[in-house]
Amino acid sequence: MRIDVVTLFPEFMAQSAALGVVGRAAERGLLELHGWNPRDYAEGNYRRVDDRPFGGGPGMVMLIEPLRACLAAAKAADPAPAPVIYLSPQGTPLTQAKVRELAALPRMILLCGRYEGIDERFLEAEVTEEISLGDYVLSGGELGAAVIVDAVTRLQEGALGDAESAAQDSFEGPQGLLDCPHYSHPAQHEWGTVPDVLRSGNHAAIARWRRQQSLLRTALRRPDLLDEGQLSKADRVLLEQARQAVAK
Ligand SMILES: NC(=O)c1ccc(NCc2ccccc2N2CCOCC2)nc1
Repeated sequence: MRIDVVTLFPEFMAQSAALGVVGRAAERGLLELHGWNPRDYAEGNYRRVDDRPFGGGPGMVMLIEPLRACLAAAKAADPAPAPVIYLSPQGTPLTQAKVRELAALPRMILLCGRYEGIDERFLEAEVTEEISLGDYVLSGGELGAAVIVDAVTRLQEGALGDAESAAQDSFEGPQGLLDCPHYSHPAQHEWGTVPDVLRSGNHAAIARWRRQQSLLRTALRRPDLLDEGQLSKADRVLLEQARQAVAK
């Protein structure tokens, strides 16, 4: 997958994509990441990329023309069509379902706003969709872009070894349940003992216990994610059993 990021801080994107799973995926050609800086496309000796807002008010607004030339260069760098995705507090909240949708694309262009945002006429002319990471304010869209790069890269075929399979992640299942608890050595510790079932070697019982923990954890922590009407009979039994055990 190719991702082009339009940002005043391309070095930030390079750094955040150089490590771990994303770094390895890039090395293995599963991800092609390019940064494009609007300042490189700004005219005049001050190379302005922002200016004061009409109507007054604090801060500055990113100008149309440098972004327009920068985006044109990014698009021209590869023949594959690409949606232009703007990270903004006014966007549609990012979900794993949206991540899966984006991960299936051959290419996308991420647009990072700074200052107070971007001239609305540029957004109307060039932006395919706006995505928000959540209801909070950041000083730029770059962290959002880095989140999307990471989340979609994990889903590229071959990006995760078997050991790190994305299938067990939270939100990954059909209903998008939270992940179960995880344990490793030592089995006995002053802070507690690893649940016996995980050391039983009974893989069916282990899978059932993990499913039950995911169901219970989702029901307790994020009931908004759990549509109990969509649960299978088996899942409903597991959840009921876990709730009774907790209620004791
Ligand atoms: N929730 C999110 O996904 C999110 C995304 C970006 C972002 N900031 C960049 C930005 C982008 C667009 C418009 C305004 C702004 N801001 C600039 C700085 O001032 C506040 C508004 N903040 C939060």
